[in-house]
Amino acid sequence: MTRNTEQTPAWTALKAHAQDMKHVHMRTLFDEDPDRFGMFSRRVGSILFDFSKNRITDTTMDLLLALAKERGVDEGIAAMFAGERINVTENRAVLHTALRNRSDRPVVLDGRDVMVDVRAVWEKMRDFTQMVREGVWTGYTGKAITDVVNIGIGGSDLGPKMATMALAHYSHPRMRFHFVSNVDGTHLATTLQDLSPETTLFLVASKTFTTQETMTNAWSARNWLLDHAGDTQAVARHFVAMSTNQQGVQDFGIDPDNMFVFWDWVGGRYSLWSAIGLSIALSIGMDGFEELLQGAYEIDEHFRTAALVDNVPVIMGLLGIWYRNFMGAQSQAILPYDQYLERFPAYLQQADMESNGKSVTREGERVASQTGPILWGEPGTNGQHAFYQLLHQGTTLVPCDFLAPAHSLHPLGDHHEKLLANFFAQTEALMRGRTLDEAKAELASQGLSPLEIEKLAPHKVFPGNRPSNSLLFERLDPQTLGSLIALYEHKIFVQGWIWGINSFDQMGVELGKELAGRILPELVQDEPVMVHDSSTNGLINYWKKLRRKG
Ligand SMILES: O=P(O)(O)OC[C@H]1O[C@](O)(CO)[C@@H](O)[C@@H]1O
Repeated sequence: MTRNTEQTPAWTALKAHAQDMKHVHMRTLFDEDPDRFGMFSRRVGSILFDFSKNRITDTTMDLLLALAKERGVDEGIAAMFAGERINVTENRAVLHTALRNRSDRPVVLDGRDVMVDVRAVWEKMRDFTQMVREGVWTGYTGKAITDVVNIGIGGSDLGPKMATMALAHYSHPRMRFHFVSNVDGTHLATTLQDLSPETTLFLVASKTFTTQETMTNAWSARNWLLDHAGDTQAVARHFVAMSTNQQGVQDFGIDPDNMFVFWDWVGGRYSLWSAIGLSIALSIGMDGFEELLQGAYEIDEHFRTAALVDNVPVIMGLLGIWYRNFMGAQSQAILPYDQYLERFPAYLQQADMESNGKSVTREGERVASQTGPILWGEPGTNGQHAFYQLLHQGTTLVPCDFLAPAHSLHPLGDHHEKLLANFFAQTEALMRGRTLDEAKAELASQGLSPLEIEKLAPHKVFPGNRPSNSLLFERLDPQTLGSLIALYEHKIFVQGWIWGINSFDQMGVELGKELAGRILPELVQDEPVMVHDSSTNGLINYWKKLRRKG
């Protein structure tokens, strides 16, 4: 593998090809090739992936696939699944795929099959979730649990929260699920205000068990419980932990029996498959959780074995690179046409931006190309009435991923047909656009005068040629959700590997944490703070004045 992506022949060829493609409109590509959809779509499990509405030709795909080969994507995939320490800065293996390995294949790390430990945790999760769901596990007054509060942040919150919301249709009828992440006391206080300590179960989710926000919320939740229960014995009935830090959990006072372990080879943002997914398993049951794992496993198998040309996460990753590095796109929109996937864009924000928001290569050199895009999005059709104006007529190129189920979980009149009509229409409108002549013809058909037509027509022009992928699946069930998440995880892997960065550390979140740690003691002193720059000093001292005023 050559050292830098930009030095590969494929990269150079793609740069030249991008110049040619700037003058090509997707309309023409569709008009010229009636089988474009057949050529540029793939099926994986129950998911249809249509990437025909991209600014690509056979040549584009050939060059992108050549780039993947030159950058050793095949070898990278094999290295990850084999447990090589590809998280080079932390010297760790990256084995979230082992957490959903539904085969008998061992996954050996340091001479030990990690599947032995993984299966033991599955068993423990099954026993525990069964007891809670059946009301056998009770609170300190003997009542069944009605409310589960997951306390965690980042990967210990976003994944479980997104999945629990996405699969709420399959949730246990007695239990409600809450997620507290923000250290802003409002989050915990407003969550607890409607809950009864007698029937509330707290899940403290933290890989490190040192994260300030999570530990602060967990201690406050513990105090809330003890204010009502009076006796520390109650903690064992109401607190469980999911962590890699046994000592930290013990120091907090959580019964070791109530601890669900995972391992340092599970990255925080890849941890919903581990014990961190306990809230999901409590909500949909362990069978449902295993279906989620199964869906991800099927994508893992596809990713591991499919030829690059048919490999959906590889294609997704390459298309992202095409726009980011050769077409100047800075962001990527995720647009689920499924209300249950409301938090999917927020979840992917961490997955993608914490993984690939890097500017140094694995070898420690400054990258020469752009890396991870800004991810954002909202469910359709809400987004259509908010930011799609910019997608259609703005000056910025935003590649979009559209996701939708064929069947609604709540069939209601013709709602679903209307939802999907919008889904299909948006991808078509983005691709085709509307020419000046078409705009004029339409205005003329509305009876406008030639003068009015001249004035209005430019505003009615849609440039089109705006790329989108469509992911159409049967229905949103645990297995499909597992597959969708895994597709994106592997897309992120492919991009990080090609850019030559380490997608599995997150050192960019450290500096702010360190400075907050230094500032916290300064906030309790009365005297003005002078040790920072004038802005930071000014803000802190102004806040102190406001605090004194009360
Ligand atoms: O699970 P922990 O250790 O509390 O960490 C929470 C989150 O903090 C981060 O380390 C940084 O935001 C994430 O990667 C992680 O998901």
